[in-house]
Formats: sequence, structure tokens, C-alpha cells
Amino acid sequence: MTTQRSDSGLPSILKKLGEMTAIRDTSMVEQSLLRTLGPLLGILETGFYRVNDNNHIIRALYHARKVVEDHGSKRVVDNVEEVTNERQVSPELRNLFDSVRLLRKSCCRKLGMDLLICYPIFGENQVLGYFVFQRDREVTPVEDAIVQGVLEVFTNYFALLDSSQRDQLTGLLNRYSLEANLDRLWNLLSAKLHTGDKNGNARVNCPESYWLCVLDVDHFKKINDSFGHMIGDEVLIMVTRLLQSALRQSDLLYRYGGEEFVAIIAANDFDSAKEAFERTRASIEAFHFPQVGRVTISGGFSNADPNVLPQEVIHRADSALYAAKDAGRNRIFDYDSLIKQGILKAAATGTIDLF
Ligand SMILES: Nc1nc2c(ncn2[C@@H]2O[C@H](COP(=O)(O)OP(=O)(O)OP(=O)(O)O)[C@@H](O)[C@H]2O)c(=O)[nH]1
Repeated sequence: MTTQRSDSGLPSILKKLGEMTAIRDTSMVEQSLLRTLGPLLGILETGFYRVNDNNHIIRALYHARKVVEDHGSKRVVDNVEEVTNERQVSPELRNLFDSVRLLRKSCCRKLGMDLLICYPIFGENQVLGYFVFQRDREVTPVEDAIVQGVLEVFTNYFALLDSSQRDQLTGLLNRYSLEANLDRLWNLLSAKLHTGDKNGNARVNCPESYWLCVLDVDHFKKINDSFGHMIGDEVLIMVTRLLQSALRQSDLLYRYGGEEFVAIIAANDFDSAKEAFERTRASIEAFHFPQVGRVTISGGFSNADPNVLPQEVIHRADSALYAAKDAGRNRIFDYDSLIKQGILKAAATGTIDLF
């Protein structure tokens, strides 16, 4: 059981809300929600689960605080761990999520001597996620009002931040969002590839590597010139939906420029990554676009090696894209093969010195 004295006075609540709304990164705001609610409720371990429209978990965060002795004085160490593997969610928790979603209010279940308590997080009238914690007693009416109030501030602030990081036309995350989150993303890739789980065990079902691909619609200017800007916009929306369907839910897709997209995917090896990017290309080629007919895309990809600076990885993928365009378009090239074949020259810089 993981409770301690709560810190739920008004000045403390206001201070925590002030800290949460000072953050400009959506993922960090999610972490901050747990760092806010845990101490307010006197809970040492809390969880946050974000779900998509199909109620699949797309992001899971665990927050754990520990009081440690440090040279005679006590200090709180807190850590937020991100896990994206749905299989790590217990059947009890899944069942609790279903009840919360259907009843549209907080619910709890007995779990040994404790209670597992879950609150819905709403967005545009649907459940976007769940806040979960475990403790030995029910939530008091005052605590309930605090949690509901903090979740409401969080939801409104998150929606505001999220809209500034999304492209208005396609709804995808925009270039600003990719660039603002590159370092955090790279740290996450590195942690996922090199660390064990929170019990120190090696992760199971963990991908071997990540891959970044820059995809670009071929001859898009011609589409605009021949059919008009509005049809051009429709093509971009349809390309987006086709890319989303061809990629997996857990993959990241950004609108990087006018007709340029960046996809970051997890794959066990080069061949699986190539197959996934090739699948996106083929899905566009196979689709009949109303009025326009055939549209194709070209792509260049590179291993998203956490030891290489992210900007360098984007540059490598971009170089491979330009080689694919030069070679006639409607094809996906990879940076390493182009280097091996002598078509591209390796850049001398761009690695991260880890030691
Ligand atoms: N309709 C529409 N067009 C856009 C948008 N953003 C950029 N564009 C247009 O996309 C076109 C991109 O043209 P180019 O960069 O020459 O590339 P391309 O014609 O696709 O040629 P290749 O990439 O070499 O195959 C430009 O004409 C831009 O004006 C947008 O949001 N909507």
C-alpha cells in the first residue's frame, strides 16, 4: 500500500496548477498531471493511460515517488516511466477502464486490502484517457472535487497545447511539434532500446530498432496547377489517411512541410522497416484519388540510432529521399544502402558522444 500524508491545501494546489500550465510540451504536461495529483492525494504511485478512438492504449505513464535518506536528510525522488506495450495492462485494470468508460464517471475495485481507483479524462465529450491509483481507503468528497478540478484544468490546457502542435489541414502533429520533441523522443528511443523494465528485468516484446522516413508526394505542384489548390488539399488529407492506415497505431506520423511527411516506426530489423515504408508507398500508388487519379510518393529512410543526433538522422533520410526522386520517384530508398553503393557520401559529423 502506497499512501502518505496528502499535500492538498489551496496554496499547494494552485502552485501545482501553475507549474503544470507553465509547460509547453504535451507529453511533459501528462507527466506533470501525475506529479500534481500524486502528492495532492498522498499517493506514491499513480498511472495515466491515454487511449485512441477505439479505446486502445496509445500511451501509458507510471509515476513513482520514493522518500530517500540523503546524507541524513530526507528527499523525495520521483520518476515517470513510459510504457507503450498494451500487454502490460492487467485484466483488472482493463475491466475497470471499461466500467469507467461506460459509466462516464470514476469507479473503484477491491484489490487485496487496497482499492484500485480510476477517473476518466474527457476530451470533446469522449474518454481520452484514465487516471489510476491504488490506496487503502475511498476518495473523500473533498479529494474527489480536487481530482475532478485538476483533471478539468489538465484537459483544457492539454487541448490548447495539442492544437498548437497539430497541422490544421490533416490533424497530424506538425513540424514544430517534431522539432520541439526531438530530444525527448530520442531519449525515449534510447531508453526503450537499452533499459529493462521497472523491476530491472529485460523488456519483452521490445523492438530492436527505430527508423525514420521522410515521405514526399511526387509532382504535387502539378496536381495543384492542374486541379486547383482545394483538390490539392484534399489529396493531402487522403494521403494522410492512407499513410495512417498503412502504418501501425504506435507509429508516429508528422506533417513536416507542404507535401512532406515524417514517419518514425519501431521495427525489429532493416527488412521489416523497409517492408513497412514500402507498404505506405504501395498504398498510395494503389488508391484512385477522385478527379486526380494516380498519385505517388517517394521516401528516404534511415535508422533512428539514438547515438546519432536526430537532426542528422532527418538529414540522412532527406538525402535518401532526394536520391529516390532523382531515380524517377515512386520509390523508397534507404541511406545506408546509398552509402554502401557510393551514391551518397557519409557525413563526417553528427554522432552523440555517449562517454
Ligand atoms: N494544396 C496545397 N498545396 C501545398 C500546400 N503546401 C504546399 N503546397 C504546394 O506543394 C507544392 C510542392 O512543390 P515542389 O516542392 O516543387 O515539389 P513537387 O511538385 O511535389 O515535386 P517533387 O517533390 O520533386 O516530386 C508547391 O506548389 C506548394 O505550393 C498545401 O497545404 N496545400
